[in-house]
Amino acid sequence: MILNANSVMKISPIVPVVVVDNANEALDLAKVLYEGGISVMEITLRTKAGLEAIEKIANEFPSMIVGAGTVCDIQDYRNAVNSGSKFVFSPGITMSLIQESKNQTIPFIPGVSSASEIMLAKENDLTHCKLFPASLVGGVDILKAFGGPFPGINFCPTGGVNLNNMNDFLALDNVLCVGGSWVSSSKLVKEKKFKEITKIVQESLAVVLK
Ligand SMILES: O=C(O)C(=O)C[C@H](O)[C@H](O)COP(=O)(O)O
Repeated sequence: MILNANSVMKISPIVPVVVVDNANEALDLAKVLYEGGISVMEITLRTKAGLEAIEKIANEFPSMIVGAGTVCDIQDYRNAVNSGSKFVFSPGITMSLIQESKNQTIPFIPGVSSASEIMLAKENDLTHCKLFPASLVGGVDILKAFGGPFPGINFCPTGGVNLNNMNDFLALDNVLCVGGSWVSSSKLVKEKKFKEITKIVQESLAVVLK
């Protein structure tokens, strides 16, 4: 099944952003997140294990909708597709990524942090964006301001989002979900503290808006 950006961003109000060093650990984490109630995850391509982790989860645990993050160029995009990613998140937006997304079937969710970048996304029919790095570029206030000129644009704020501020973002009409590493920190994954991760997931889902 091919999802569009809107359906990806509506799977869960919280999209865990995961940096992994080991594909098997990533598979274990996918199961823990899923059992805790989150069935979407973004695995960043910042580490060598990222693509292998995506492939493993896509093949061995397809209930988890897994996508790639830190997709910065066309090669990353193609590698993500070939590994079985169901979506692509980028910290930014470039013409070459936009062009590539037109040749690919999985949705591209670009990162934006300014009005001009949103306008570039809009010109190319991209109505779903990551706001990155959300807390540094203006957080809730900038999203409220973007709501005026860009009522049709939906955001996934990421970068500096955590349990304490996620609902400030999720309360906004133009926010469908938030992304963040707080639910699955690489430290906890590396130490295999999966019970602790389950606890954080459950605590977060218990209070989350949306
Ligand atoms: O690599 C990407 O594609 C990114 O967009 C960056 C990550 O989403 C943020 O680094 C997560 O931010 P924290 O939750 O503050 O750790």
